[in-house]
Amino acid sequence: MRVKICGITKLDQGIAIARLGAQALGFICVPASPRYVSPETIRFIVEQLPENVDRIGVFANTTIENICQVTVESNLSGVQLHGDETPEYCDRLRELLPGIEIIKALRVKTPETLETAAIYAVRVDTLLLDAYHPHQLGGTGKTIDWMMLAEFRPQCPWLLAGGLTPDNILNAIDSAIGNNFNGVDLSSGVEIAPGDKDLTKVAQLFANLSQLAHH
Ligand SMILES: O=C(O)c1ccccc1N[C@@H]1O[C@H](COP(=O)(O)O)[C@@H](O)[C@H]1O
Repeated sequence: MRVKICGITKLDQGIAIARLGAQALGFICVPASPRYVSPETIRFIVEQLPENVDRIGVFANTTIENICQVTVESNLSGVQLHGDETPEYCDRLRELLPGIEIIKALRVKTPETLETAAIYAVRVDTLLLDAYHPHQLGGTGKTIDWMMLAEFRPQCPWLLAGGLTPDNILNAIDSAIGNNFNGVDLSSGVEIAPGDKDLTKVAQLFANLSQLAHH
């Protein structure tokens, strides 16, 4: 199971979370977010991470030029599109960033949102499902109604996000397991404050996930 921990802002926390078992770390490149980190800070952190850890920049409704520039400057291995990016936008990014993982986040408001997944699934590497919030794009701590996911079978790997915590992770995964379910993404559920990760909660998360292997 792929585990991505998002909203990393501090080097020591990034290294500790990678050691605890995260395969991917996320860096918020959305200036309005309290978890925003500059390309210089991201680069400083990623240069000191183990090479096998994915380094994902999270963007929302920005220009393709900005994403390309930050990807190079920060040495990212992937980009997460968390806004209203169109399928054509994803195609263009794919052309300009060969070899970089493209993750399209869908903020799930109703079951109809899940129908749009098919359009993106053939254009991006990974889909990510997050909860819809009327005023915030992400990091909201809101959960998706997991019952909606029973029939979700996209053509590409997908990650579950939105309000996941060490306490609800096993129930969430239970609802999500199906075709191409690839892992989970957590941010505010393992934090002391926005951008300040709680290593005790991250350790608890991995302890709880280890129970999956025993079933
Ligand atoms: O975390 C943010 O501040 C953020 C800002 C803008 C877009 C996305 C953001 N975070 C992403 O939101 C999801 C879910 O977060 P949570 O677990 O509910 O707190 C996650 O993928 C973050 O990458």
